[in-house]
Amino acid sequence: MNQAQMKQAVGQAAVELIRPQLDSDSIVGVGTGSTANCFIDALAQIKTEFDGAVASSEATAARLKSHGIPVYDLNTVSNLDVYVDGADESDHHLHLIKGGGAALTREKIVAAVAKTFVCIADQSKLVDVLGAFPLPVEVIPMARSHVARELVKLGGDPVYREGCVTDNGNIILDVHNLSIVDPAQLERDINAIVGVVTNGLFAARPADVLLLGTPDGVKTLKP
Ligand SMILES: O=C[C@H](O)[C@H](O)[C@H](O)COP(=O)(O)O
Repeated sequence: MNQAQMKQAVGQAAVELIRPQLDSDSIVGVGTGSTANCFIDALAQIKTEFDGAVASSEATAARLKSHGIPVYDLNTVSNLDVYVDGADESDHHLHLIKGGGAALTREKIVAAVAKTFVCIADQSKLVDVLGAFPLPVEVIPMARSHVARELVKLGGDPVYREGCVTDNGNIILDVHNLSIVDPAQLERDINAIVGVVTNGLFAARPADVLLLGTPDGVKTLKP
């Protein structure tokens, strides 16, 4: 099984996992990225079994709508049972790095609202210590240099992601060379820098379950 097939397998597995709890009133939280796209395509096959979705990005909203799945504003939704999304890295506690596709802030908001967060990823994303993948930080544009200097003080090497504007109109700094031994503390420290919208660490709200694609099939990991 190659990487693309593993992504399809975890997308399908996520649909099978959540399907028993769906009914005609259910709204599904949907993430962003190539793995989340596999989930969307699988979810479309059962679109008559739930009401609609909340999207974590404009790209995801467009893909959901292209399948005929209604997309709701999060502010109109009082109850979100499940959120399904990919990740750039996961450790064995299901602390994540996300934001490789610049969707981290809306992803973190939808994840915060959902009762259950199902992460889907191929096995290349599972690591012992987070940080080999540069940590994305969404920043208000005028604060870019200030935030970069503060990130250096925290031990990282921030790099401006050229040409990237988030769905919220902000920029991304990718922080290299971090060895993240305390993800929850670093998530708090970076979010405390004035000008930071949020960072791509999901430690305060980790995933509840990780469906990991491997050549031997999909494995289920829990913290
Ligand atoms: O901003 C993007 C998201 O956090 C994605 O979930 C993450 O980058 C993983 O994307 P992919 O499934 O394409 O590797």
